[in-house]
Amino acid sequence: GPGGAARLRVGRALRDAFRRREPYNYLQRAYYQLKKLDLAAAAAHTFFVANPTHLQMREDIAKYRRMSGVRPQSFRDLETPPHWAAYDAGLELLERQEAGLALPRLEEALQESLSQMERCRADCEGPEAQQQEDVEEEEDGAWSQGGLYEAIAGHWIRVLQCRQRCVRDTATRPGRSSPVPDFLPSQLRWLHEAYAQVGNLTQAVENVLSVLLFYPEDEAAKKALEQYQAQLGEPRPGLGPREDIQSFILRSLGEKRQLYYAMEHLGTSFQDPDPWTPAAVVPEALREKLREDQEKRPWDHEPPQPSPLTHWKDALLLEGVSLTQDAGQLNGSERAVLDGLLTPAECGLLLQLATDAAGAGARSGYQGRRSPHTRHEHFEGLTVLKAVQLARAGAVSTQGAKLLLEASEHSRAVTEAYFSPGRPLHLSFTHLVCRSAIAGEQEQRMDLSHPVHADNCILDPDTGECWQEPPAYTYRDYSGILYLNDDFQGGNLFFTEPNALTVTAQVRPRCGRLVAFSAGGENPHGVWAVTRGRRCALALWHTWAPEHREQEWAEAKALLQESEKTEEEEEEEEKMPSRGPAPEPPSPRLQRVQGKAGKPPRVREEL
Ligand SMILES: O=C(O)CCC(=O)C(=O)O
Ligand SMILES: [Fe+2]
Repeated sequence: GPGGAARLRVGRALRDAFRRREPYNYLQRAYYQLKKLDLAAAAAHTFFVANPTHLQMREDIAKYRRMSGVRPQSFRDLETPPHWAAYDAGLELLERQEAGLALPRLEEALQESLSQMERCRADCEGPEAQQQEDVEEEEDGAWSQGGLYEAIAGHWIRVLQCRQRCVRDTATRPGRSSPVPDFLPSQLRWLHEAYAQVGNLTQAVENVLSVLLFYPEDEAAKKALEQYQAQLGEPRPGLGPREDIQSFILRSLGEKRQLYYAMEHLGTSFQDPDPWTPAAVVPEALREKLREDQEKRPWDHEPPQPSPLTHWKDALLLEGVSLTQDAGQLNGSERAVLDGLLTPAECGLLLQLATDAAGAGARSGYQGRRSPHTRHEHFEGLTVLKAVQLARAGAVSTQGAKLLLEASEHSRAVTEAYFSPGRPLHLSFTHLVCRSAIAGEQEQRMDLSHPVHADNCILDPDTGECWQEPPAYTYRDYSGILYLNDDFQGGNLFFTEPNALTVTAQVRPRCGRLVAFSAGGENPHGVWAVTRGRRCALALWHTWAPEHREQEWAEAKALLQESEKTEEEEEEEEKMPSRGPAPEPPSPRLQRVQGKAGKPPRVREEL
C-alpha cells in the first residue's frame, strides 16, 4: 500500500541491535525453553562472540558446557557464512588426521563456496547493483554520452566486473581485507588427498583432475594423478574432472576473455582475481603490463592485514594495558582492574598538578576543605576546566593539564572497549581528587574515607534495592577510578554486597591502575580511611547518553588548543629580529580567565 516501504524501514536502533547480535540472546532463551540445547548453545556462542564482556552470557555458556546435551561443536558462530564454517571444520578435522570425518565438511565447503558465488553473481544484476551503476555512470559519464550500443556494452562490462569480484569476495573471510589465496584450487587439493587417504581413488582422481584444470602444469598434481591411476589398475575412461569445477572454469574464462577484450579496446579496467588465468586468455598487448601487476599481487606480498579491532583485548594490548582482575576474580559482575594506563612519570606529573592546583587554591582561600565524607581527611578536587584555566594563568603546568585531559580520554576509551564495545561511552564528569589524612586525628578512627554507595542510584542497604532517581546521577553508566599513587596508609577501594556490609573484593590503588565498573546497584563500593599521607586518583564517570557528555571537557580542550596556538605564535614573534623588546601587553588570555570567573557559576556536576 501507499508508503508501505517507508513504513517498513528499520530504524537505526534496531539495526544496531542486530549488529550487536542481540536477537541471539533471545533466540538462546527460546531454544533453551524448547529444550533444543544444541541450538541454544550455538545462539549463546554467537551472541558472545560479539559481546565478549557480557558477563551474564559468560555464566550461561559455562552452564551450557556442563549440560549433557551440549557438545563442544555446539558452540559455533551462526553468523559465519556456511562455506567458512564448513571450511574451518574440515581443515580442523584434517589436521587431526580424521580424513573420513573431514571429507563431508570439505565437500560442503566447496559446494557452499560455489553457491555463495552464485548468489553474489545474481546480485550483480539486482536493484542494488543497478543503483551503484547509476552512480558510476554519473561519475565517468563515458557511456551516457555514447550511443545505445555503448550503453549496453557498458552495462554488460560492469556486470562482468562485478561477477568476477565475487570470486574474491567469497574467498575473503568476514572482517578480513584480503582473500585466502587460490581458494578453490586449494580446496580441491585437500579433497583429493583426503579421498586418497580413505581409499576412494575415483573421487581422488576427479579432484586432482580438477586441480589440473586450474593449473595444467602442476607437478604435484600430475604426480598424484599418476599414483592414483597406478593404484586403480585398469584405466577408467569415464573419469574426468568434477563437473561443477569444469563449468565454473569455462564460464569464468568466457567472462575473462570479454573483460580483457574490453580492457584492450575500450580502455575499461579489470582486476583479474585469479592467479591461474592462462596466458592465452590475455591479449598480447596487455601481457607485459599485467605481468608487472601480477608481481604486485597484494595477497602474495602484503603482510597479513590486521583485522579490525573486534575484541577488547586487542584494543587494550595495543595501549599496553593489561587486565589484572576480571569480574569473576572480583566476585561480582561488570567490574575490572586494569593496569598500565599511566607511566610513573605521568603519575608524577598529575600528582604535581594536584599539588600546584591546591597551592593556587590555598592562596585564594580554596584549600583546607574538610572532606565531605569524613572530618578526619582533607579533600582537594580539580576539574579539567579549572586545570586548564590555572595553566593559562601560569599556576600549574600546561603539560599537566593536557595530560589530565588525555588520561581521562584514555580511561574512557579503555572502559568502552572493555564493557561497551560498539556502543559509545562519553565522559560525563572528570575529577582529580586527593584525600589526605589529617595528622593527629587517626587514632581509633572508625569511619570510612568514602562511605558505601553506588554511583548512579540511591542504595537502600536494608532492602538491597538501589533507587535510580534524583538526586542520584542516574545517567552515569560506568565509573572509573584511575589511581596515581600508593604511598599512603589505608585507602583501599572495596566492593560490598547490596547490604553495604559484606565486603566482596578490595583493590589496592597504585600508579596507572584503573578500576572500572558499572555504576549501578550491582557495584556498591566505598573507600577505607586514609590514615596517613595523601591518596590521589582521577575519578571518572561515563554515560551512554550523549546529552550528558561533559561540556567542560570539550571547553577545556578547546581552551588548551587555543593557548598552544598562542604560544606558538609568541615563539614565532620572539624569533623575529626586527621587533625590539616592547612593553608587555595585558594578556588577553588572563582577561578571559578572569571574565569567566566573574560569570555566575554554571550548574556543574559535583561529587
Ligand atoms: O576513590 C575511589 O577509590 C572511589 C571513589 C568513589 O567511589 C567515588 O568518588 O564515587
Ligand atoms: Fe563511587
